[in-house]
Amino acid sequence: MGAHGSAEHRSDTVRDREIAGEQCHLDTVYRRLEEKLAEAEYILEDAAKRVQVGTPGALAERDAQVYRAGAHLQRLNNEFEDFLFGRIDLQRADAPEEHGIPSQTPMDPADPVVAESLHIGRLGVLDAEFGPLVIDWRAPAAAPFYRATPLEPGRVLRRRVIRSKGRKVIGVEDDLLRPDLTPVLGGEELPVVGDGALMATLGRARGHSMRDIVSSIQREQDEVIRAAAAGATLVTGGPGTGKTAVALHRAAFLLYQDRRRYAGGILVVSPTALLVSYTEGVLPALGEEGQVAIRAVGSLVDGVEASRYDSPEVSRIKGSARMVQLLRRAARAALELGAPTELRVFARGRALRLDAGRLKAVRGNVVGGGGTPLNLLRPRARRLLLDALWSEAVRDLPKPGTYAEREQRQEERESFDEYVSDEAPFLDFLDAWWPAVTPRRVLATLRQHRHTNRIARRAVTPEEARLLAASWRHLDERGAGGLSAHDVALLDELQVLLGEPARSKVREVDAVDLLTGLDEVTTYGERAYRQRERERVAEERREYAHVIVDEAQDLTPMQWRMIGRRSRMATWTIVGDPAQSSWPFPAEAQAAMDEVLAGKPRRRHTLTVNYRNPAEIAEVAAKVLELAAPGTPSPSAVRSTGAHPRFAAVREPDPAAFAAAARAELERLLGEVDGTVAVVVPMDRRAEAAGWTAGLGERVVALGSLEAKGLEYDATVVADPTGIAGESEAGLRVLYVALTRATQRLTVLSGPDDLPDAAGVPALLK
Ligand SMILES: Nc1ncnc2c1ncn2[C@@H]1O[C@H](COP(=O)(O)OP(=O)(O)OP(=O)(O)O)[C@@H](O)[C@H]1O
Repeated sequence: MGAHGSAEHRSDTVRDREIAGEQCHLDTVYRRLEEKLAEAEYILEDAAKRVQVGTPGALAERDAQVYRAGAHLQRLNNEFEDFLFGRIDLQRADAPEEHGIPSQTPMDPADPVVAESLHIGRLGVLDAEFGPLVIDWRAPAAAPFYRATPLEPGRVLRRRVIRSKGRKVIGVEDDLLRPDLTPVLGGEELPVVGDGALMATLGRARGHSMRDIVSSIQREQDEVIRAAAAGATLVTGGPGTGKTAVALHRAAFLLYQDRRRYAGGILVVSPTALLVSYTEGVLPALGEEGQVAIRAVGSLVDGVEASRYDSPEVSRIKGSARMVQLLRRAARAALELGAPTELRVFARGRALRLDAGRLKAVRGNVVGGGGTPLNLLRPRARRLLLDALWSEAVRDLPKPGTYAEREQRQEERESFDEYVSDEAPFLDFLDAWWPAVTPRRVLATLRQHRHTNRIARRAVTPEEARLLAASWRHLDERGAGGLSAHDVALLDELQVLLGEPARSKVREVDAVDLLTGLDEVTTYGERAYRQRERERVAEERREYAHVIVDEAQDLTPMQWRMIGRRSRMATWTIVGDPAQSSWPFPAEAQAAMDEVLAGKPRRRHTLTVNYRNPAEIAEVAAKVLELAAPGTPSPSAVRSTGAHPRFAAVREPDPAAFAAAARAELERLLGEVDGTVAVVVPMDRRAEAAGWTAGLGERVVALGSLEAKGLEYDATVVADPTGIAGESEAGLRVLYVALTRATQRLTVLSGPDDLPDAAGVPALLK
């Protein structure tokens, strides 16, 4: 034991010495941070004391300084976990930097001396002489920390991950990137401590919120994070390859690179509100509080929050681009619903009347070739009604012959318009005949199956019309009531078709009339007015500079259209995995995406390593992948735990027995892992599953299959796999999602429909 013991002892002292060295550096960093904090506070106070005098230029300068100091203070005050997390020891450079990134050119093996050591952290910190104490992880100089591999080490001799708690360094983990050399630092051999930081991170218990991965971003991920912003960056990769993590780190990177452009201008679209709350903490941990809008696809329309799920049959109709046609007709029909069929006014000493046929013709003229939002056509409706009434009024009169007669007729016309358009019968008629229509009101009209079927024509089949109507039956006549994420995209589409309703019913002269007079059919003024109106509506709907789509494989054509409307000027990062798609028509979604990206240059990346699931779980998932998306390669699992998934079964069709089995599994798993446990069930068994978890505490959640998207847990029970696979056309892909949520343990619990064979494996998973 002697020799072994002393070797261990020696390595312990080396470790302690290395930790002490890093502690010393961290202390210096914190001292410097405190100085900077004091400085920022001083600048703020000083600025506040100074009176508002000085040249505009000096004031602007001061304001800018105050702003920077304030922002800086806020970031410094953020108590970061692992503020300083990395270090690279580099060989002397013999080649100039490439695009601002230190050269990756291999070095001269004859010169294994560490020429410089760089510390990497969440923010950059300079010492009093402007020397770098810590380099921001997003800076080009930090790239080799993530890019260097033993095959392509570049200048990196050693990479070190530093773990700390508060202000105390508790560990270091090194990778020697040039085992072929004996690198030297300060005249001594470069010590190498620990056995890899990545594995330690991956094995940690999960909580209910996602952690950042700054200290262990891998090379293929780093390439995505730092990819140029222009055009569209498309990233695919299997479950657990870090797509979500990478997408969020990319947002932080873009902010670092061009804050002026991206602050407040990045939108991250997530499939569910659950995934939004799971990922919300990552950007603040990276020092980017409140700079990025992370929204669920069901919350993209202001003031609306999706709270319902549609059945798969209904989802596939609502998500389809066929809905555009249906909604166009629905909007038009909503306008006409209950419209009066006769207009009577008294003017020029007699009753004037427009009958149903006449009104129909006028309506057709108002809409013209279509295209203009219906609510914006109201001024035109008013004008064309007056035209029609006027021709009634002068029907029996001879046409004016002379110039003077024409002048006279024109004057009469003007006073006719003025008089009629102030009369209550006319105003009441206009309100009823061309009412302001809201998107929700239109949806509400589609509750009536007969109505929906009537306007559907070839857009949807009668059966589809029935399903749609049934899905909206709970709405009231104004459209109030819970909506699904699919409905939200429909509301957004309707908003475009309808335009903003006129603000109020104030009965004054229309802006259009002021601009144009009443005599031309369509005037420049009117077009300009409509144009401004359209721009106003568009402005109210935010435009983003960069849009990041997570789980892009699930977006329906209608959702792509909705996101596209917010991103006309944007550059894109789109991450997804077709094999996990719950949308049944990938080609249609692809076409919708192509339309949104409209010729933007695309750069493609593939992530290949599964950091979430141990090999034992990945292996089971791969079998379902082969059924769900034959030929799709499985990402390779980066670690294994030795714990194989368990297959349990309930043989009787007895809900109570199934519940007892599920609960027993959950309790067992709670004992086996330190973190979170989830049970995933078919969507229509969610209420049942909620009962199984009652009283088991906060570590346990019950999820419907579609709710599990993007989330992860230490252990999962996938209950009723056959039920999940049979839920929809995309069921097998949804099951693949469910099977890939666990970081440690998986139990598959099947019912009598899918009993396991002698080896305990249900047929579906063989
Ligand atoms: N380089 C890394 N270092 C440490 N952990 C990582 C790394 N990359 C990914 N992970 C971890 O792996 C897990 C999976 O990552 P993430 O959720 O981003 O994957 P995903 O590709 O979005 O998965 P899915 O397609 O299933 O939604 C997370 O816990 C993440 O923190």
